[in-house]
Order: sequence, then structure tokens, then C-alpha cells
Amino acid sequence: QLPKNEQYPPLFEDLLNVLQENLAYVNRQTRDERFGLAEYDFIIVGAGSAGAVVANRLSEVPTWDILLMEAGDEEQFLMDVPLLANMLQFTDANWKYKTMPSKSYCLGHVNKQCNFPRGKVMGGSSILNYMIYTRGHRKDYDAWADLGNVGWNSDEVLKYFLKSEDANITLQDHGFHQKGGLLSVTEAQYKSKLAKAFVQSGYELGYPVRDLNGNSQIGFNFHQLTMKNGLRHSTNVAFLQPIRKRKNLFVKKNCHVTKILFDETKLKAIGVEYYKGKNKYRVFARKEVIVSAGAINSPQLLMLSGIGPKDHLTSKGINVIQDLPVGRNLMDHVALGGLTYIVNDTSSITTNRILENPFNLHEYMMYHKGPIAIPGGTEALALFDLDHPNDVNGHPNLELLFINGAVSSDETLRKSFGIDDKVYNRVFKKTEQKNAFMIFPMIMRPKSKGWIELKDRNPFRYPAIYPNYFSDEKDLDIIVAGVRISEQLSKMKTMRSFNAKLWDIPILGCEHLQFNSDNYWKCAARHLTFTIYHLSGTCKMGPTKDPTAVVDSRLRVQGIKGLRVIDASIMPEIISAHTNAPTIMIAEKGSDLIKEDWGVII
Ligand SMILES: Cc1cc2nc3c(=O)[nH]c(=O)nc-3n(C[C@H](O)[C@H](O)[C@H](O)COP(=O)(O)OP(=O)(O)OC[C@H]3O[C@@H](n4cnc5c(N)ncnc54)[C@H](O)[C@@H]3O)c2cc1C
Repeated sequence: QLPKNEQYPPLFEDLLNVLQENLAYVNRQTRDERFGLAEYDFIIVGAGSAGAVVANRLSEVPTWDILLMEAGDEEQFLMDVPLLANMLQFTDANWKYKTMPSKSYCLGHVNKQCNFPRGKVMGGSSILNYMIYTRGHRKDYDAWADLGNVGWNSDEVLKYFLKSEDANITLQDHGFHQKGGLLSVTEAQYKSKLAKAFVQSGYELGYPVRDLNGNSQIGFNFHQLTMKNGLRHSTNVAFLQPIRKRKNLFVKKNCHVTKILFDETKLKAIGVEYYKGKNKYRVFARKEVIVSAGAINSPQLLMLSGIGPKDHLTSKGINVIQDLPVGRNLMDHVALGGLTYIVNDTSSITTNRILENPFNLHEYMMYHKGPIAIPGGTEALALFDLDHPNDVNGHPNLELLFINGAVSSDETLRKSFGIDDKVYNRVFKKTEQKNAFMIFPMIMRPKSKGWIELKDRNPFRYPAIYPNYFSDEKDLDIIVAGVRISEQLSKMKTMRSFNAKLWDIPILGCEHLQFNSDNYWKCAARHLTFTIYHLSGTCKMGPTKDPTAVVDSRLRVQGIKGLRVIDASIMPEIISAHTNAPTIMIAEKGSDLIKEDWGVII
């Protein structure tokens, strides 16, 4: 409702503005090559967070012809409106994967399956994501190097984080940020009172408010975001749109690659087979095929093509080209969902309330400001090293992610996580009329690992995904510790001024346990098991002697010529950060490795 004496905002002019922006946006898109060449120097499969970067960097070499192939369609302007992030999961831009039904996690989700969204669109999961920009701790990358991955220690990877970055942030440590890169990193244009209270309460509890991508990482802050001018800055917009006129870059959209082709006598990748609509085609690579299809599709494609665990491939009738542990080592960050605090403040986010307010619409459509610029309701985070609570330089194993709103605040939220209706109605329905925030306690260095397998040799059949959360019970201790810190936060002076109160209707399935006991929260995590979407590790990088590795430290598939994997799947151990920026770093470094190997001076 309009406040009294307020003039109605000029929504017609706002709409015209959006139309203009949309037109300009369409004109910046890359061409979809219908025919192209029969042979390229490099073929890149997948135009996601990694693939878009690799396409940009390789096509800097004017004598190389680069083909970028993407199963999804073009990104649309509306996909870049931050508050709508969650809704994109209900569009064709999402592969809509699900895990296999489980007996020990996602128990409160429909059919006991966790939903695993992945971007199927130019820009890949950098289109579906919540834009949070974190890089990880030095120890994460030093551990990669210690495993035998030459060139991946923290100093070496920092160069590549900086290479992409165009930072526009207020609180930043010297030497950790850079201006002038292709990827805009900035803060949200709008900060809600509740998010400010979360950060302030952290301070009151004794933690620093700091640059969480700086020298040390323990503390609180608002998000740094891959956003530009209040819009999502996907890798498609950041890395591909600016180079749409390069004559040596060819992009094929809506092309599903189903097989890598080999010269089997030489154990060399020579091209790919793909479908566009119902028609099957082949295209060839003179130098290399680069698989950047993400942590589910990269291992799937390798296995379909004969690279994977020998027994598994043989059981599916696939000719084995190379026996490697593809699909193993699946890692993710997982959180307890539904930890809700009711507050007396009306700035908590209810998507409908925000979108129904014409002033919010006006502010966003005209200036890209206001609450619509909040990425899907998340605004701030905090990192902790529970093993070394007094070490300011600690290595985080717990993150608390602040979400402004409850499960009920956005109709799409419970559907995107696939929360069972019975659970929702019993536990969360009554929060619909309340103001609330949530904290997701998240395990940053999980001990539990899962795997991905083929169901059969049909390339269009989704693989079987087993994240295997909490198979190591110690992971649940991190969740409990996160709940306890959240409890302390809710009791700080600032939070008390909002009258923050834990929502105490027990989760269906955990009612037999004493509410708020450690065992209760462990049970709750097994029922409301929220992926933070950081799937990684399924084509693990490691030295040749490591039997669990798939690619070497130059990202070459072991034992095969002309084939690399460059995306989140190569992480040997998941880093203690959200995975988009690290994946972009991997792609920046991977591109330089390719250039070096082909004698290009960097
Ligand atoms: C809902 C969601 C929220 C997230 N939020 C954050 C966040 O806030 N911050 C953060 O840091 N990280 C976040 N992440 C994780 C982050 O976005 C991913 O780790 C990162 O995008 C992975 O990049 P990638 O290149 O490995 O894969 P993707 O970006 O998924 O790219 C793979 C691409 O390959 C294409 N492809 C796959 N198979 C084929 C094929 N056979 N043929 C042709 N093309 C194919 C896909 O369509 C896709 O475009 C989020 C992810 C999701 C899904």
C-alpha cells in the first residue's frame, strides 16, 4: 500500500528504462554459430563459470580458432536481477538434478532426495548462484600444493584471483584486491537493518568485521558479490559479451555434447559428438578438447566416453579407454536448513512484500538499488575455526550464512530445496505472517565425501548422485557448534533490540528428541539438509602416482593426450569458501597452463 501523501512512482518510465536496458543487453550477446568450421584448435565443452573464462583467455591468441559449446540457451536480462536468483531454479536454465533417495540426509525433503540445481545456460551456474564472492584460506591452496599439485599454492593462485578482479569494495586488505579485471566484485547496493544487526552482533560477541577475502578470514562481514551496477555479473556477461566480436571465437548454444571422440591408437582426444535438437553431429579439435561441464556433467561426459572406473564402465557396456576414478571424491558444503529467528522488525525480506511495493520496483528499475538488489535474500556471512577459536588467522571449518527471511518468506525457497509439504506445514507455515531471519550453519571442510555414477550409457539419462552427507558423524558436530554460536549471537545487545527468538516448533521426525539438544540439531540437519551448491572434486587433480587423481596439476586427463578438465570438479579438496570465485581462478590458471604448453608467451 502506498504511504499517505506519497505520489505513485513513474512505473511507466521505469518499464521503458528496463526495456531499453534489455535491448542493449540483447545486442551484447555472443552470436550462436549455426555452421562454423569443421575443425578448431580447441573445443571447450560448457560455457559456465570456468568455460566462459577459458574461451576468453584462449581466444586472446588470434591464430587459434576456439569453439565454445553450451547445452543451454542465452542468458536473459531478468536473470541478472539479484532478488530473483532463487526463481531461476524453476526455469529451463536449470538442469534440475536430484540426489538418489537417502536414509541419512534430506529426510524432510520430497522423496528423501536433495535438489541439486546446476546452470544450463550461457554462464552456467554463475547465473543460478547467489553471487557471493569468497576465495578461501591460504591453507586450502597450500594443502593442494602439499598433495603434489605443483603451481597451486596460495601465492600462486592469488595472482589469478587478482587477474580477474575489478574490485569496488570499501573494507579491503592491502594487496588482496585489484581494479581493472573483467569480473566486477562489489557490495550490495542495499543493506537491511537485520543484516547490519547480524554483523554488529558478531562484533559484540568479540569477532572482527573484516575483509573476508583478505589476510585472515575469521570474522564477520556483508558479502562481497559478483555484481555490477546492481545486476548479477555472470561469467557470460563478464568474460564473453565483451569479446563477442572476436573472429576466432565461435559459440554454439543449445548443443549437448554426448561423447568425446578419441584416436584410440594414440590415446588422444580428437573431437566431440553432440546433439542439437534431434540431430547428431561431430566436430574436431586440432589441439585439445577442454571439458568445463561442471562437477556433475564433466565426470558424466568422461565416463560416457570411456574414461572412468573400469568395472563401472564395463558393467554399463562402455568401452574403456582409460581406467581412472572419475566421479569419486564428490564434495559439497552442506548446512542445517530452517534455523529461524523471529524478530519484531519489518525489514525482514518477504519477496512478495518487496515486489508488491511500487517504490521498491521504481528504485530498482530506474536505479538498480533497494531491496531488489539483495541476492536472493542473503546478505552477510561469518567464518570460524572451531579447532583454534583464538587464532585470528584460523582456517575456517564453519560458516554462518545470514539469510534475511524465513523458509516461508519466498514461496520458491521451500520448493527449490524440495522441502516436503508435511514438514513445511507442520514446522514453518506459522512463520508466514512473521518477520524472521535464518542462519545456515555450514560445514566448510567436510570429512564426508560422495560419488557420482552412470545409471546407464544413455547420455541424456541423469547420473546417480550420492553426496553421502554426514557419513562421517564428526561433520554434524560442526553444525551443532554453528547453532550454539547463532544462539549466542541472538542474545547480543543489538539482536535483543529486535527481540530475536528461536523458532521452536520441532522438525517433523526429530520430535522424539529434546528440543535444542545436540542430538536434536543433528537430527534436524539430517532432515533439513541444505546444499550450498558447491559440488566439486569429481575429476580430482593430483600427481600421477596418486591413485585417486583424474587430472594432473596441468589439468590434463592422466594417460590421455589432448584432453583437459577445467572446472570445479578438479578441486582435490574443497576450499573453505563458496566455489564460484575459486572456479574462475582455476579457469584463469588453466588457460595459462594451456598457453604455456603450446608455447604462447604469457
Ligand atoms: C543455486 C546455486 C547457488 C550458488 N551460489 C553460489 C554463490 O553465491 N557463490 C559462489 O561462490 N558459488 C555459488 N554456487 C556455486 C558456483 O556457482 C559453482 O561452483 C560454479 O558456478 C561451478 O562452475 P563450473 O564451471 O564448474 O560449472 P557450471 O558453471 O555449472 O558450468 C558448466 C556448464 O557446462 C554446461 N554443460 C554441462 N554439460 C554439458 C554438455 N554435455 N554439453 C554442453 N554443455 C554442457 C552447463 O550447461 C553449464 O553451462 C552456487 C551454485 C548454484 C547452483
